[in-house]
Amino acid sequence: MVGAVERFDVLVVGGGKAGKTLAMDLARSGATVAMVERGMIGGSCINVACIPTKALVTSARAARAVRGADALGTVVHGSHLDLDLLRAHKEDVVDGMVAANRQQFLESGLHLVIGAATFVAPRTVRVALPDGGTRLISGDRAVINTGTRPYLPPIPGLPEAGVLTSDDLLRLSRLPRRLTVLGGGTVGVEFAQMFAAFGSAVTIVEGGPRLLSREDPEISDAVAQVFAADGIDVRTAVAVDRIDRVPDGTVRVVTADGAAVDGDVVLVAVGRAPVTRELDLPAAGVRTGERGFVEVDEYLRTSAERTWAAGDVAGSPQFTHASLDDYRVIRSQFVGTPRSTTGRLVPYTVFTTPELARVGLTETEARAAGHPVRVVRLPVAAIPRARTLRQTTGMWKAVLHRDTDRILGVALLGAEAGEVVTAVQLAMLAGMPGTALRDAMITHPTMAEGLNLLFAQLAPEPVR
Ligand SMILES: Cc1cc2nc3c(=O)[nH]c(=O)nc-3n(C[C@H](O)[C@H](O)[C@H](O)COP(=O)(O)OP(=O)(O)OC[C@H]3O[C@@H](n4cnc5c(N)ncnc54)[C@H](O)[C@@H]3O)c2cc1C
Ligand SMILES: NC(=O)c1ccc[n+]([C@@H]2O[C@H](COP(=O)([O-])OP(=O)(O)OC[C@H]3O[C@@H](n4cnc5c(N)ncnc54)[C@H](O)[C@@H]3O)[C@@H](O)[C@H]2O)c1
Repeated sequence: MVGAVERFDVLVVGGGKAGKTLAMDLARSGATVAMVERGMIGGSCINVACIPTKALVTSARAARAVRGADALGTVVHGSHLDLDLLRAHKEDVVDGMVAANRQQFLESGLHLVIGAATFVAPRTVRVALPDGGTRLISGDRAVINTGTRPYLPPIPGLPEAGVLTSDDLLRLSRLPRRLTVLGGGTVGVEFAQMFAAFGSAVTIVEGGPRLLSREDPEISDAVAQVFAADGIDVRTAVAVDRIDRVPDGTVRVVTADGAAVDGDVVLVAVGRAPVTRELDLPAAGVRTGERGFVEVDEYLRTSAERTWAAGDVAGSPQFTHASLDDYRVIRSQFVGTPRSTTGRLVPYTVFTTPELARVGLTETEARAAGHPVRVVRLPVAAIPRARTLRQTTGMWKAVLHRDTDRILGVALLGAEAGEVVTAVQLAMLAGMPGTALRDAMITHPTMAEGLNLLFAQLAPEPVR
């Protein structure tokens, strides 16, 4: 039976990064806030995405470190992978963060409703509760933050072949001897490399011409070289015709040229689809685009009055920090000093080993935008800290405005690149030219010190 409508100042549908942060923030400042969450306390990042994968990347790096330990003077005998311990490590990290989120929800005073929401009217949802009951919840304002799910492409045979998604593979019930990864994007490369480090024989089947297609070709090539050195079979520009499960349990990916890639497990990592279909958004007056993402303007306003969308579902860049920034954009409208998503600098790090960290424009994008471009590059082996770490693989690349030395973007492939990139991002936000990083005194020996070397290639002041 459905009770009366419960009314709140704010209704948040889906507790992803933007939604939960906004809900807690507004609740702390005295608003009545209901957040409806289907079941993942803390959203996908901490449950099935960033956090568990990065916990496993740490394990993969530990495995690599053990293999390379003799070069550092420690000879290790008899190491092996223990899947139970590996899973326990990942679950401990995830459980700790879920518990911390639950506690923060409680302390903030937000009203958490566990159940699946469907719109029945503008800013009003019916919630299907786990016990079979139903609640009707309405907000004076509503925010949709329901995220995405793995996209399954319409490849013949795929539904019957028992392929896995990142959610499935993270459960780690067994280590596949042969893993085929469909898609050489961010999810694909991170999983491929970690499973290769755990001992699986990994093949990547990528439809496009190269791995990590949003990068400059030389960066994709550098990543491909790392993968080749790790023994990963990377096949690019491959069209998949069908996927079959053959009688011995092998999952066979058959490509258009008739070749077969056999695996015990196929991970499908070809992008993500928005969680919108089951929300009945037309009932809320919220329009979606062709691919199902919620249509929003630069203030993340939907087509419905006093209704916003945030994070992946709103078509924002698919990163947790972008979703967090969406929270800031929406909050700014509630406090009367609106900011928009226009012109945001969206950095990201691909957690391969070594990491690939990016901010700003690629060289390809900068040229396409008509900027007069200057490019400087640095082999990571030139950075003293890389030598002491014995992690000399990689290259750094910076794209600058030729006339002003304004930094347009960087791609850093190398150890600790995800940490170093923030220094460049802050310089870009502050409007500092590349020469400022050339001339800044940076701690020696750190990876960040490489910024001195990278930008040293810009013209020095002439000696008079
Ligand atoms: C394997 C993987 C690794 C990743 N690693 C990184 C990384 O290292 N760094 C990074 O920045 N990004 C990473 N990402 C991307 C990042 O996870 C997403 O961009 C981010 O989690 C999106 O958050 P969100 O706020 O859009 O919503 P989500 O965190 O996806 O939350 C949406 C929530 O809505 C709930 N929900 C859905 N439908 C309903 C409904 N009808 N009723 C109630 N609740 C509902 C869901 O249960 C979920 O909790 C990764 C993604 C994947 C798949
Ligand atoms: N470290 C991080 O920040 C991180 C990690 C994982 C995921 N993410 C986010 O999650 C998003 C989704 O990741 P993803 O890897 O699923 O998507 P993606 O868009 O990054 O990559 C998908 C890849 O699959 C390929 N592809 C598409 N159809 C194919 C087909 N039929 N056969 C073979 N290849 C095909 C595409 O060419 C592309 O290279 C990313 O874009 C990223 O924003 C971020």
